[in-house]
Amino acid sequence: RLLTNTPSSLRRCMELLNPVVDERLRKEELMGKNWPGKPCDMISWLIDVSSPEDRNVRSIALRILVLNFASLHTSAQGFAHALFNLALYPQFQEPLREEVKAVIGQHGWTRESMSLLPKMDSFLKESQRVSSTSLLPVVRKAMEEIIFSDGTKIPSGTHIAVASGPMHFDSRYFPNAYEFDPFRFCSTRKEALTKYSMNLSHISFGQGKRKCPGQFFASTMMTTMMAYLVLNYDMKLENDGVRPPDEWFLMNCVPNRTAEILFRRRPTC
Ligand code: HEM
Repeated sequence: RLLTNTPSSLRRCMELLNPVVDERLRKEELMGKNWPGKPCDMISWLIDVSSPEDRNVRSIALRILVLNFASLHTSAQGFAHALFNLALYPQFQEPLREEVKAVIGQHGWTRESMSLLPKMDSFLKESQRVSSTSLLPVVRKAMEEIIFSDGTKIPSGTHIAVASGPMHFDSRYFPNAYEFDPFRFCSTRKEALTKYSMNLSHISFGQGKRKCPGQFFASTMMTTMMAYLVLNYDMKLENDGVRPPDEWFLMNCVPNRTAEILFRRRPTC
């Protein structure tokens, strides 16, 4: 089940996308590039940046599938890890709930609101730090010889990887690195943002030029789902205080797929 059949996935994706892409290309031909009512979404963006030979459903479908690959298991696994961590430390549910209640009460459920939750933001980052979905989030191949300032030589053609574990659990970068400190990234929103985006040692989304372009989408999505859950449920693990063991697939740390989390509906607030 882990290895899907690429050709049939592509065929299925093309079947689904064909009418949409066809219609958009037709409208563009009739009314020009910025036709009235043109949706502002990934499909339009991909069509816009395509060269003439790539303006077809196969090319668009291939790129949508690559994006699905980059975005789905990463977000799903990151969220499941966070949920296990929240159920493991139920004492942090109330402070998160208070924060969400205050912001939603004032601003409602908007995307803007989701960026006004420094505790939630910090909690999710801390969860990513201790439960990275990939041990080697940044992998590169040297296309030419590289010599670092200390003389370390990377021969052309060598594959190198940056390992998240040794950095995420190094107390020089994260004080008391082995402690789950959910609010370590959130003194103030501004400081939290700077600390996080400037902290080169937190590499769950990569770093530098190729850093994950979906990070803000992923963070907003995970924040929204977690905000909804803390507001509406109390959560705990099947066995109090025992985090279900992770499963490893190559360098990927997959949250346990059979463990259960107990949810108790909270009175409507
Ligand atoms: C929690 C969720 C996510 C995590 C942990 C994550 C992590 C990463 C990492 C580590 C990289 C490689 C960075 C590098 O090589 O330096 C990456 C690349 C990428 N991610 Fe994400 N990602 C997440 C969600 C998403 C989402 C939601 C999308 C799209 C909507 C996305 C799209 C991409 C793309 C297109 C790349 C390749 C960028 C490039 O090579 O220039 N990711 N991601």
